[in-house]
Amino acid sequence: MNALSSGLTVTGLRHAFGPHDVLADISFNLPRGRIGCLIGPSGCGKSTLLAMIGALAHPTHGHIHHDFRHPVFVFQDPCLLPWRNAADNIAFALKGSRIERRQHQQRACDLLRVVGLEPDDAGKFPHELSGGMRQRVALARALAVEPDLLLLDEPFSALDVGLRRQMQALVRRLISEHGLTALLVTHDLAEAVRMADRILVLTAKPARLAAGHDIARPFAQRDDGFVHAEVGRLLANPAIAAALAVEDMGHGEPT
Ligand SMILES: Nc1ncnc2c1ncn2[C@@H]1O[C@H](COP(=O)(O)OP(=O)(O)OP(=O)(O)O)[C@@H](O)[C@H]1O
Repeated sequence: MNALSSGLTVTGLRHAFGPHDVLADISFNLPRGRIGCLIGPSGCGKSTLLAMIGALAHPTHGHIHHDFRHPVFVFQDPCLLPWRNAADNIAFALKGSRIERRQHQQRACDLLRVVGLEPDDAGKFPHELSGGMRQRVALARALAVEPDLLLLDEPFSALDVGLRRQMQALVRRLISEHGLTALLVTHDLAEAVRMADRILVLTAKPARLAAGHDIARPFAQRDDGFVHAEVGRLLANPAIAAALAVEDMGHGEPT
């Protein structure tokens, strides 16, 4: 196995939409089994970069190398089919999988339990579920395809602080239990500190990597005090403060 085959490596990535440069020169790596967080100002190109890593779009220049077989996206909008109940939304994702058709409902119900939903929720339609429950169904649907790379584009940003904390803990647990690698886009430095092994801070468009920062502390030990202190330490770095325009970030309730 060579050095490039043990996770995700992005090298010299540049991209322009027509005459508009979006990504200037992005290089980083994320080892297998780790959680990376991409953070940067609105419109700097985070979603574009994530789409390229998931092969939904192709860069103008540079390379993306990884050895993941099943990347899967989870977006801020859970994108559930409104005419299918929760279990059927997941069963739909199982079509074409190695799981036999007659086992799809059972597998869907198992996955709903994995993400913390009750057996009764399986028959509910998206409009009968709360925002947090819909996002849990979207996560269960993502797990249905047995991914090895989770590409998470602000999946918690529409949720209130309490729900967001629950979902962060759930996603971290799933990543650990299923041996996944994840790249999470967020606007929230506290969320990045809570979730990431490696934080990648992007500048405003055209985005460059302003800083990369590894957090070694185990997730279970990242309490509010640690998160506050680590956010403060990061913002004391002028390159990070400038990239994130700190006057908008605040030091409020960590999420
Ligand atoms: N398909 C496209 N065609 C043209 N321009 C695009 C396209 N997709 C994105 N852009 C532009 O590229 C830039 C980066 O967009 P992108 O959505 O990647 O940013 P972002 O950092 O994820 O933003 P946000 O944090 O607000 O979600 C923006 O100026 C956007 O308007």
